[in-house]
Amino acid sequence: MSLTEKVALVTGGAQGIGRAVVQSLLQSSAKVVVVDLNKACGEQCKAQLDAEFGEGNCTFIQCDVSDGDALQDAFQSTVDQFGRLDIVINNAGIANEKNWEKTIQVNLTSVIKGTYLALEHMSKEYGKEGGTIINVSSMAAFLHSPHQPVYTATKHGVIGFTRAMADASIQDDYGVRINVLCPAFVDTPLLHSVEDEENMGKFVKYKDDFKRSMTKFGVLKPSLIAEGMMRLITDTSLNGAVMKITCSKGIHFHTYEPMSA
Ligand SMILES: NC(=O)C1=CN([C@@H]2O[C@H](COP(=O)(O)OP(=O)(O)OC[C@H]3O[C@@H](n4cnc5c(N)ncnc54)[C@H](O)[C@@H]3O)[C@@H](O)[C@H]2O)C=CC1
Ligand SMILES: CC/C=C\C[C@H](O)[C@H](O)/C=C/C=C/C=C\C=C\C(=O)C/C=C\CCC(=O)O
Repeated sequence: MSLTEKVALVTGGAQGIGRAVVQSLLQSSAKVVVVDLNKACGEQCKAQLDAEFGEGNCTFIQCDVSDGDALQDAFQSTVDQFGRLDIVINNAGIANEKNWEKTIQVNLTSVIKGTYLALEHMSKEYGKEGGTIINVSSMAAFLHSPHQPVYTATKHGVIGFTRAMADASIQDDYGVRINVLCPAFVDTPLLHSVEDEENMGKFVKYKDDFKRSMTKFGVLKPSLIAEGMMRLITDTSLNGAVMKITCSKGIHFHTYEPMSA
């Protein structure tokens, strides 16, 4: 499906899952803004994507998503440069149990802020044309591990926030679909930080159990996560959906009991 004329903003897009998603969006002819903290990685990513897709299709903005004003500026620069915004992927995430406050800021607070900024630029409430938001959670929200308690809490939070906002979008006719993606283990630099005491603090002692889970469940390639992401972006029937991606079941959806008193 062509996304010609569509403009996407991807946080944490310079490497790992975000980078694979940026690649897929460019392959579908979207314009893409990569928002990432890592300047060197972001500049290298942009240079490689310019070489592959031609200049003018991809921009890199260095930004710490946990700095609310900087994130606001990144959204505004996107609209100033490309004239519109249609797709927002709140993907940037860290796994730091030692500096757990930072983990909450990046993984949860910034996803909430990124969702509100996306709505300001896309929602019919603000006179805009609509769009789609995907917030990245994790299978850790369903199968927790003592190795990463605060990370797990943030990923639960992303699901709850996203589903509630998706309901608000329907009820108040924002014209914006809001969905959540929960990958299992994916082969990215983040996953390799599992053994790092600097990140995991005292919970590093559970690393062998965590690695056994990786062996048991398998490790996915970022390209499969990008495939799931493209489905969430293009399937206009989806709102409030919780997509899971695992080695055993591939791309599938979590189902919830209907709410009852
Ligand atoms: N790799 C895995 O096994 C899984 C990852 N996830 C989630 O997927 C998302 C992406 O993770 P990966 O690609 O694996 O990680 P990664 O570490 O490979 O890439 C994350 C990117 O986010 C950027 N970033 C980090 N903090 C930032 C900040 N404050 N502001 C702006 N950019 C920042 C990094 O510079 C990096 O480019 C995260 O939300 C993660 O929690 C979910 C399930 C599994
Ligand atoms: C230091 C580690 C850093 C962070 C990244 C995290 O590891 C990542 O976000 C965590 C992933 C956790 C995955 C946990 C479980 C995976 C389960 C499966 O793959 C399959 C199990 C059941 C499938 C059931 C279903 O799909 O409904």
